[in-house]
Amino acid sequence: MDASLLAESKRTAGYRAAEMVEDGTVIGLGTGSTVFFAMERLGERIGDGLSIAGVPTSYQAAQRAREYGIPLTTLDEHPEIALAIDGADQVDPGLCLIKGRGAAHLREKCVADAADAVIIVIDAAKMTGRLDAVVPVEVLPFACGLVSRRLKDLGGLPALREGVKKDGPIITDNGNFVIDSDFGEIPDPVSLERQIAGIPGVLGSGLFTTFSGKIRVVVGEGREFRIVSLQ
Ligand SMILES: O=C(CO)[C@H](O)[C@H](O)COP(=O)(O)O
Repeated sequence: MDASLLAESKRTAGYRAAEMVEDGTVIGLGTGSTVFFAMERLGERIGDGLSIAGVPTSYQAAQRAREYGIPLTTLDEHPEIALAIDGADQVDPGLCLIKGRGAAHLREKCVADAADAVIIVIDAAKMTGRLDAVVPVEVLPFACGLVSRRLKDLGGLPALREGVKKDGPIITDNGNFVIDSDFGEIPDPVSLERQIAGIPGVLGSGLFTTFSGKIRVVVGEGREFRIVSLQ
């Protein structure tokens, strides 16, 4: 997909998701370029009188939300929220996801759990028959070596994510490291998510397999979109 078609596809998905937000609700605000299009449209709708508050999943999401005039709140204030809008890196036919290229997946998983419904916004290239992207794993820095060894035991090829704008490992908004672990094709994402979660020092992986029943995926392709859900 060329860059302008990709951007248009992301905008289509993001804008469509923003239209699905109801007045008077608290929503989760995911992180990533596709969700930021949803925020852009939400900002316009707020200008037209929509009243919402957003729980941001990262400093970057909070920053964007402020730029678009979206009032912010916290998960502590709203441990139950109506809807979360988020992006993903890959989506399989059972609506299991790999997330976390933006290293925000730990907070994103908390917000998805708190939400009654989750809208995932992606471009069409992210739909896949089987998940095979690297799995980001947020880890306690103290346990980085241990977690890497355990990920290898599970068949992964772990690599500490290094900073693009800084030397050394990237530090998440929570003060932790991220290990990207390549498992190739993942035959059983549900089991792999559970096994990774069981490693001491792991705070959260980018595998999202428990939310399928409440997920709707808005898939943008140019100016067209389709909505995929299990119902
Ligand atoms: O999981 C994420 C951040 O942790 C993002 O939602 C995911 O990486 C997709 O980002 P983009 O919409 O920019 O492709």
